[in-house]
Amino acid sequence: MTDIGLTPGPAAPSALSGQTPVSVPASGPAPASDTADLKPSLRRTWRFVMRHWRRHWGLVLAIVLATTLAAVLEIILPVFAGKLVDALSHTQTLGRDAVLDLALTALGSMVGLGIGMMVLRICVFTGLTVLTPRMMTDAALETFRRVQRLSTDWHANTFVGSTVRKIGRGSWGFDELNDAILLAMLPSCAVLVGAVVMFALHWSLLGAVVLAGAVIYVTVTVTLSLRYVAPYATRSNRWDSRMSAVMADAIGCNAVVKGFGAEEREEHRLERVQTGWRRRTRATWFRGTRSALVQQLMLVMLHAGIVGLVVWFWWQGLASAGDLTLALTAYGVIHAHLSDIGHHIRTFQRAMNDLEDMAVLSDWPLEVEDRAGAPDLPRPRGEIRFERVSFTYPAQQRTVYRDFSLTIPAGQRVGLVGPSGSGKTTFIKLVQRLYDVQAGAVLLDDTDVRTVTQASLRRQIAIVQQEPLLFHRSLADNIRYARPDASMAEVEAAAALAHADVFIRRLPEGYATPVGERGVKLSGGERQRVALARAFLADAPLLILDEATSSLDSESEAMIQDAMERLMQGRTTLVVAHRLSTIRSLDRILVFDQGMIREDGDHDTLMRMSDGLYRRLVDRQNGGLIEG
Ligand SMILES: Nc1ncnc2c1ncn2[C@@H]1O[C@H](COP(=O)(O)OP(=O)(O)OP(=O)(O)O)[C@@H](O)[C@H]1O
Repeated sequence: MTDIGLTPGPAAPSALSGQTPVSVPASGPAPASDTADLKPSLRRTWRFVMRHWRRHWGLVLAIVLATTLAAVLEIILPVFAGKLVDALSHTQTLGRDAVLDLALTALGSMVGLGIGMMVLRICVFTGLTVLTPRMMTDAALETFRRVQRLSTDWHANTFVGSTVRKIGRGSWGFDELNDAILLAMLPSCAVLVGAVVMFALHWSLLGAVVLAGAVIYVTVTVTLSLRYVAPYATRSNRWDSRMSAVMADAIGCNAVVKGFGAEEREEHRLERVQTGWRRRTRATWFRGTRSALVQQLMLVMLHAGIVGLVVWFWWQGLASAGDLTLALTAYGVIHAHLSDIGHHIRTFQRAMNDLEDMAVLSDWPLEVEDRAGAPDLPRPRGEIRFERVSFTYPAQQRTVYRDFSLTIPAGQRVGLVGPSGSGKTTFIKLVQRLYDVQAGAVLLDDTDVRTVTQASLRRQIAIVQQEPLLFHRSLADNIRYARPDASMAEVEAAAALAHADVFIRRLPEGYATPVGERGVKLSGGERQRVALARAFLADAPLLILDEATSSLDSESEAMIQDAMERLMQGRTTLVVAHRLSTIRSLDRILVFDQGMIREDGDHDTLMRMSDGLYRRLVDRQNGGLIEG
């Protein structure tokens, strides 16, 4: 497989909520599948499909019954065609009136059966038009629900575009699968079984030939589809997801691409993936064509066998002209179904390939899960306690915290400082329970964060991220995200407290202004103020401020500083500080170093420690930025 370096690098540890910073992924190591430890398999996909069918079992059963009944009628039809021919060939022995009676009865029965089949098929189609869209949306919603709750690491390591593509392709997979199984394979199987029984009742030898022919044909077709074509289709799908990922990545980072004039580079990158996709898709299609040829060959042999046998029976005086008609008409029906079975098995196999990534996503372990029956966390006073915590990131060797204990009293405003990689962001992630600790406990007031629901825990924590992410929605909706039931007056009041109303009112559409994807239409300072307004509206007892590293103009900075001071009042606050000047006035400063608290005190106390780390950091501070 060509190495085109599509895998994003290791999880980016900087953002508090675990959001991957927007960046152009570097070319590098071979693409590791984001589903590396949870492989797609036929069994997993089938279990996933059955789970969704079971949810609508009544409707599925009705469709199965109607389809089977229609197939039974279809195979009875040739019996009356044979009776009609037999009646017409006995004109001289039975007399014209009796023949007419028999012929009309046979014809009437054929018309009746035809109408019955039509009505049943309409019922099947109506059932499917209700069932399939419901299954498609249910499955997409279920997978979306799962993906939203997957770990921060999973999100950091996965391309958004490819995940969206997998969900979309999977839900259309249900459309193909329902058509292939309920509308096609099931009636074909019913017709085949019916035909074997019918032939066996007339001539047991012919029944045996049809049975053997059908079994060989279906076995070879299924084997070819699932073993010869499907593995290639899986590879082709993987490259299809990569194409979406590459496009989404480049379009999402368009500002960076433009900034470096790298449009052509991104186009070449897409072309390289397209070449990989083309190669695999061509191989899949070639294999599909070859297996279709084998199927056609088997059908020709079966046809020759059946017709030859019936002609031989007729030659021996064992079959009438009507029997011959019955056999030939029935073969026509079987032939249509058998040649369609090949096509339907290929559709089935394609649908299963389309569904397999979705099945993997919906089975992916959550890592951090709510305990069964976990209650909501009531509003805490705001004490944070780490009790002998040990923590290592999943699949990492290096331990971040070992036997780490710390208490932050309710209402205290605390600055977290320390060199890059010293454990500040991890501390905050553990408070939010984005990861579970391996030993010890993280407590809010006296409640272990693992014993309450994650959603209720995180509702008690307001966060202003380093690079606030905004939804591609209006400013009002973005602020209201903290409390969806807030009135417009409350939204405006929060914006005023955050000094955001100043710029919002100047916009032609005011609070209704859409902010662009991830808030690109706003400046960094404006995005910060919208995020602060969101935090004011959330009114949570715990506050986390991840200070922006990018420098803002002094007016913006003063406004943000003022808003932050106000926001901190009466809340336990953790400030991840990148600029030491902003944390001088906090109640307490914790200096992290290699997963330990090296120094603990207010600014003046720490500055008095002549060889202290904090003091060294302050001394090294050039232009206001801490160097890591
Ligand atoms: N998602 C992750 N997976 C694996 N290791 C991680 C992850 N996030 C952080 N780490 C590692 O854990 C250690 C502590 O990282 P952390 O992000 O807490 O540091 P930090 O003090 O916040 O650094 P910075 O100031 O650069 O943001 C580092 O060695 C880092 O490489």
